[in-house]
Amino acid sequence: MAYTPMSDIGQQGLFDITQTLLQQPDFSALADCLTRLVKQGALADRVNVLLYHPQHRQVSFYGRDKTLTPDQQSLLATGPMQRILSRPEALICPWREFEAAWPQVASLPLYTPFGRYCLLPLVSSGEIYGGCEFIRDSNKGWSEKELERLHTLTQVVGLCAQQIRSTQDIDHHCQVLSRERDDFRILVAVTNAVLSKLDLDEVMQETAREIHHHFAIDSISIVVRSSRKAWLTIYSTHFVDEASPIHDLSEVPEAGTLSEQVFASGEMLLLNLYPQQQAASYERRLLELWDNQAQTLCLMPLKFGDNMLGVMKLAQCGERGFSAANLELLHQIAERIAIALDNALAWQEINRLKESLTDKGSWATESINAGNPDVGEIIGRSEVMMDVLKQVEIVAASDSTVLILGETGTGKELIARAIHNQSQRNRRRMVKMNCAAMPAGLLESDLFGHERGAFTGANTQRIGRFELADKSSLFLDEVGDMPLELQPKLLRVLQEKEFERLGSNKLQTVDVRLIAATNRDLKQMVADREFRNDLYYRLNVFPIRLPPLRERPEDIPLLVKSLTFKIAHRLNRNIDSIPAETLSMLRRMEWPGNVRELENVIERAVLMTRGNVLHLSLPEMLDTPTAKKIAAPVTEPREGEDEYQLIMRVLRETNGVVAGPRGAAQRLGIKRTTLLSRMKRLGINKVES
Ligand SMILES: Nc1ncnc2c1ncn2[C@@H]1O[C@H](COP(=O)(O)OP(=O)(O)OP(=O)(O)O)[C@@H](O)[C@H]1O
Repeated sequence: MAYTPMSDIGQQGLFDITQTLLQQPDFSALADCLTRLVKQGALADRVNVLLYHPQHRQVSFYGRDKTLTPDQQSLLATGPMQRILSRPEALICPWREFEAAWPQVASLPLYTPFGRYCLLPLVSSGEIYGGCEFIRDSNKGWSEKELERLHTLTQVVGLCAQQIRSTQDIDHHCQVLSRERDDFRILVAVTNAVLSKLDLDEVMQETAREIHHHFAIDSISIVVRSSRKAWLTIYSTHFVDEASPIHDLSEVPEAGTLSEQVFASGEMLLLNLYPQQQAASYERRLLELWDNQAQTLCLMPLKFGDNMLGVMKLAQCGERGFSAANLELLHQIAERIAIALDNALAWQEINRLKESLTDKGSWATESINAGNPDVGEIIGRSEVMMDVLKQVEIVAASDSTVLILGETGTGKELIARAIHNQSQRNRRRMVKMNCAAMPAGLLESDLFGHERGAFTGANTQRIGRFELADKSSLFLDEVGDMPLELQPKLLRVLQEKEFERLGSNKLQTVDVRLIAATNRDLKQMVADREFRNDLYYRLNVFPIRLPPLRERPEDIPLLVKSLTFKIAHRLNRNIDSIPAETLSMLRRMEWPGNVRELENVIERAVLMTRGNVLHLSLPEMLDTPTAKKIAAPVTEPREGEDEYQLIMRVLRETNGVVAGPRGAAQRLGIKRTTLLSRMKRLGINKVES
């Protein structure tokens, strides 16, 4: 563009110059343009624009050397600028005077020796905010007219500077606002992810997506302590390919990792990772993923209250994501993730407690044994029972798998509980599972858990009983009813202590002590290929056989007394004595349903009793369902009759009735649920009478 020479400046010329200067987008461009104008008009050889910042007492310099260090900017504020601030008149001097007055300023590389110097103030609303330096290489001074033009030019520059400053202010505010809006957006997105999900894996994937989107960080991981001691679980998302990020779930030993340092210090860690550096396995993976490019890593503690719950690990090639402003925002994100983590962990714990409460409910019985509190309500002083209790004591101290064998109602569950209570694991609740009470299809997910979407209807993730029983004991009742196809998985968890949830290929490691029980002849089942022989041997490490009541009649009076007391108390009755002949009558009976059956008879008697003495008359009892059982003992298989034929015969005899006092389950001496599951297994669903 052709400028009007400054020497012939008239009204039109001033208008053109003003318009040209006003078009300059920033101070550097303004200084360049001004330099060209004054050079053309031979008014000066160099021009600098100075802007004063009172809050920092610094001067920004726009001229030949555009970048100054903060120290140089402060120094510049002590030079001619200071003088003009106190006395807003033109400052004109030769180099000699300039150097003598401000030797340090004169030594700045901006000021090579010159002939003449003129500084004019930039004023707005009566306030000086900078100045224009005009420098002549020659010693020639400025005429009156020339000085007038320099003043006019400085006023125009003042206008332009105002305009640039307000545009820059607006830009700056817009930037601040749009950054605040973006920051707010990501905080809302992360908060939403955190609030809407309880599953840790899902929370992590969603937050990783938001963090990557906002900060362009390449790898985002959350590290938490694993249930395995001294191991870490890492949920990672690597955005190597934008369209399909890699989600990793890994377990690594904690020792020697960077996360270990953050767990210990609770402080953020920011560092560079180079390919030649010795790195822990997670960091090695990062280097591999990005072709051995150096990485910047940022590890932030995830704290909730005083609890260190985990570490957020961010990695990227280069340092662009980790500016001070970004770190501040990432810190706020970490706080939200810590809440999610706390929620997810609490949710897992609640689930565990809920399950164990269910178990507790079914265990709630009155302890009436004044003896060993660990054997609780187990009554029996017969030699055979004392022998059983001795075995319980021996095996409880170990972690061995125990197999409790015995007819229905002999107290297998009580023995299992006594083993658990006397073991090192008794600080946690024993978890219970009846293999016969659950359809085969659901048994697997109940035992091993499942992921969301593992099968139709699996709307949420579920933790299985093996996980719930971690560091505790799992009581598997009716283990003989475990479907053959599930037996290898049970065997594996017993041997390797690991399994996968349904729908997941992530290995779960558990420390569970198994106590199994059955009233079936497992050995025979192995021979009949109904039970895997490897599983049988694995379960049969320490078998305990519970004798039926008919083999220990001496326990009956004690049991009758205790049960009467317990039941009377529960039913709010006051019974304080039992006739001797009642005790001896009960002692003489067979009790095919064992203690459970005796318990039922006593309950009936307590209900019939009016007064303080237990009233139990045989004729009345014979009218009761229990008496029917006594009268008609458990149906035994006929010679050559297999299980299928036996159940079919009994079902026919009971006209297809399964439950209740006249039902087939009662006749067979097994629980209704057990019979139903056996019928299902054998394909019996309809019986013609
Ligand atoms: N020795 C005992 N002392 C006191 N109560 C007992 C004893 N043995 C069993 N019982 C009671 O008898 C009932 C049945 O016991 P339990 O459920 O433990 O038997 P089980 O052998 O596991 O039966 P099933 O094989 O049918 O599951 C329970 O109410 C239990 O409290």
